[in-house]
Amino acid sequence: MNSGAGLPAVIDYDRENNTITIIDQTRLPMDLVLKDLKTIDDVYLAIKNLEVRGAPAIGLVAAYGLVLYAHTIRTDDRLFFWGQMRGAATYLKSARPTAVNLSRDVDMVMSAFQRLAGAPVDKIINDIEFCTGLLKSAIKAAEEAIGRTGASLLEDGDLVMTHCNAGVLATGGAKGTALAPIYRAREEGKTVSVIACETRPVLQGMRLTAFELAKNQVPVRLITDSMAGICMKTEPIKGIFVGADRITANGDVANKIGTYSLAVLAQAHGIPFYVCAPTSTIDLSLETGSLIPIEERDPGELTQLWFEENMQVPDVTYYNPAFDVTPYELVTGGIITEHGFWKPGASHG
Ligand SMILES: CSC[C@H]1O[C@H](OP(=O)(O)O)[C@H](O)[C@@H]1O
Repeated sequence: MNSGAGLPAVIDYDRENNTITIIDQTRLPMDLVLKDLKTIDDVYLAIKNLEVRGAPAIGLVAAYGLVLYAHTIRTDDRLFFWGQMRGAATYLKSARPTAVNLSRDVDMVMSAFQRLAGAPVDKIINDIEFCTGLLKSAIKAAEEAIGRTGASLLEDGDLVMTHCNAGVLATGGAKGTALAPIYRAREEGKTVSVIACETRPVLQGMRLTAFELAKNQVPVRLITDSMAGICMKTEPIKGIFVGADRITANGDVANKIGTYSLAVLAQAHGIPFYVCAPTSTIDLSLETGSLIPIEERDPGELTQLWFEENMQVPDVTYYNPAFDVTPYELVTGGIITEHGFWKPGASHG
């Protein structure tokens, strides 16, 4: 099955073989590899290791993971079944803490179980499989709506910037969230070009967004994260579009590291900063962003380069200025020289 964005389905569940198939995103952009997940451990590790990633996508794959696991529990003893399922739900939720979709989608499937407590085990499984399938439909419906709203902000020929990957690869749907406006704009006959920030250290922008957009014939230029400022200063950027992993009651947004820096730069340059996310990413149980659990990942991601070989992708343009210019008004107190602070207009001897 295709995702609708020139890619195979990012996540697919085969009931007959009780297998989840994902695109292994750690292999992109070098290789498009489909990977089968056959056990609850496979699902946990796929989420933990970013083989599947993106807030809606990890929620969806975990929900399918519970269906897959439920089929492996050979029992008619509902109490035993429940105990095993609760353990699986807790296990999957522990894979990554920040994206609220993971815990929310797992809890949604478990609450479907609760409603069916008195039913035979195989009926329970059929019904949670059905409601998990609804999850994918809900993601696609949200993407379409987000795309329409976002595209209404865009005109033909606009240039936008994005960070990390909040496209199809991040949702398991058909348009993604932050990229949905760009895909929708194209459906409306408006060509929007994209500047994609590489997004160190895991490089979702370089490896996934540039790849996904180029595969969909969307003009995309890759930059390093440190180039975002000079691009905002010198390019006619209409807006910055990012996704979200968790949004709290006061509107604070947790998203990929570097998003906050872009927001500060965008404000400094008077560029609109748009966050695109389904309401399932809004967590009203947390008052402010300071309460969001922030995932700490292996420092090896900082020091271990993802690939030795070149990750250049056809149809992506690259911008690689070696320097940028900081205006004096942002420099504190003047230039510290061997003669103390030097300020413009003063002699420097
Ligand atoms: C619509 S996906 C939201 C969000 O998830 C990504 O994080 P990760 O690649 O670590 O799963 C990124 O923050 C996206 O913006």
